[in-house]
Amino acid sequence: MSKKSKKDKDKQLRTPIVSVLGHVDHGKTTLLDKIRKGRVTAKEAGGITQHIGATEIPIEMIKNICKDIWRKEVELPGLLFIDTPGHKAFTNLRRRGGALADLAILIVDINEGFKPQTEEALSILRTFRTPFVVAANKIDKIPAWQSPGFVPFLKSYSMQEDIAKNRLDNKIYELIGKLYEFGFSADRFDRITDFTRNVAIIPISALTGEGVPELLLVLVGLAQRFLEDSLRLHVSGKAKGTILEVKEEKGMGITCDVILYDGTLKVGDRIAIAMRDGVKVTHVKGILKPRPSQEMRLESKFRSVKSVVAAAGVKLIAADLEGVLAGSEFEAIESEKDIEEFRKRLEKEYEEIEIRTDEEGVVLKTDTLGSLEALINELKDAGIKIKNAEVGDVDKRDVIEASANRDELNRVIIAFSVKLLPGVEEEAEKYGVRVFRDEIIYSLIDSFVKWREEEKRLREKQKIEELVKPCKIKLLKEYIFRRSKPAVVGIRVLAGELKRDAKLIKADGSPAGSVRSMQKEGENVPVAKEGEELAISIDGVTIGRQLNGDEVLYVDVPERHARVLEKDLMDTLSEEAKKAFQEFPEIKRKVNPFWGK
Ligand SMILES: Nc1nc2c(ncn2[C@@H]2O[C@H](COP(=O)(O)OP(=O)(O)OP(=O)(O)O)[C@@H](O)[C@H]2O)c(=O)[nH]1
Repeated sequence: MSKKSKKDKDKQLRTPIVSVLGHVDHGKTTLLDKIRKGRVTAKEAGGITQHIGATEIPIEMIKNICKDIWRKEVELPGLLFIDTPGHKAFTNLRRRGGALADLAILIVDINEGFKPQTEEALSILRTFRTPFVVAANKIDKIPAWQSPGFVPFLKSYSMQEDIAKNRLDNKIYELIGKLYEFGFSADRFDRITDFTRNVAIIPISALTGEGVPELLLVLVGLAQRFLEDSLRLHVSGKAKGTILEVKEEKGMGITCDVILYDGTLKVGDRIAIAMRDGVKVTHVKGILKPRPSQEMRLESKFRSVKSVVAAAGVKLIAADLEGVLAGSEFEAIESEKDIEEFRKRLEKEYEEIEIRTDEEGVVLKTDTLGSLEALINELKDAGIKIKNAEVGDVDKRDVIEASANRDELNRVIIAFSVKLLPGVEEEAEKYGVRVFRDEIIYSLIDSFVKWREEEKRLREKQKIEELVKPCKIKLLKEYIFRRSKPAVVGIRVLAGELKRDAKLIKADGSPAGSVRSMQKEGENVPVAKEGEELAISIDGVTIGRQLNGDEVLYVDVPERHARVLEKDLMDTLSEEAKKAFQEFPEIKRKVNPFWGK
């Protein structure tokens, strides 16, 4: 054993931070409640510790929940569950190089399977490289399943009829398949030997508690075995944390709810907080913890402490907290050099994220660095180019930036959990910039992608409509109503469609005027279809001079249009129109030998 790791071994392990992700209604809150309540009363098991924004389940309580299956001792003090479930919390709670959470539970309703937010959660977990387990929830709802109560999954499983077992197995296979599509190799937890290579799926019921013992046991095992080194280093030393929320508290002014993930923080410490445009330095005037619930009758909800050790959720009182954003990082500092290092590190991190942008693309604004990184990843995955990506509310500069795109489909601002500053809407309207705003990543991207597809479709349609397409007509000499100014004559459309204003040419390539109007049965019509007979008026010709009474004429298709037609749109033409189109170059070349070459 090396010297360093021997020294590390003597240090205490800090509490791992666990976050719960999953689709709406798949059971995140119910699971957290179930874990909090435990299997027996809190008193017996040595109760849970309430933190600000988090709940600590001590190892004794976990052992108690897992007592039927607990095998060996662990050093962990417990698990700290982030109380705010969901992606927003996860992406906001971020620290250098990844997510704040050391571990995550991805909860999936086993009966419903993967949903959009499940997929989104998976991409986020992949972005932040967070080890996770899958809790396949609501097994009690599987038809024919008999719930024996708060027991280990394997015990409950062994008591089931074959039909219920088979149903569960099939559902698990479906999950394994889905996870595989996302690049994860997964299996039911009891069939896994190498937890570093395989994602464990633990069937549970957050309602009855079945499987919750194994879920906790696998989490504890993962933390102890695979995170040990990183957890060991963080109990003592420089305090580092993430701001959960900035809140006005009665009698205290502006305070910050924070999660301390590293080191020890003391009252009187100087701290540097990351701001959008630099670093703010202040000092800690007070550290508050919530009072245990039985003490709620006391005047204050909080109790003041002198210091706190990671990992923990606390409320900080400090001077000058205006402008501090949720999701920002902070760090205890001792010297000017520390401040400089903190600043440099933030700048570098920001640059690393921003640098991957394109010359032409949408403008992205988000509320935190974490959500910025997650959205950049999601947009890139969806093949959407990004011109500029920043943390902060949408301002007029963003509108100008978006409007400078050459492609209208990129004149777009994608705004995640941020405000539009005054005047932005008017400015966007003026410059033809669209703003997409949402609080859920997948629906934000979805609405943009749908809009873009629809716009593309409309443009394509318009482009096709604007093209001059091949058409061949024959004058009917028995229906010459007028010889000139304009000539009015009956025709038959031999191929394609004739439109008003179409320029005509003769079979020798010479010009034959243009269609001024078309009439059928006394009514003006804009289009005449193949096979139809009708009367048209033609400007610029005299029948009997430039035109014979039974002449065949073609619509003059411009060279550029002919190219587009030939390349992309031949399948939209009728057989007759195709034939007419094939005759056309020969006719044009009688006048211009290089036509279409
Ligand atoms: N039968 C059964 N119902 C469950 C289970 N877990 C959750 N539910 C129910 O599913 C519904 C949604 O559960 P929640 O815990 O609120 O889900 P959530 O994921 O926190 O939902 P959001 O907070 O809205 O994202 C509630 O009615 C729960 O009672 C379970 O294991 N079995």
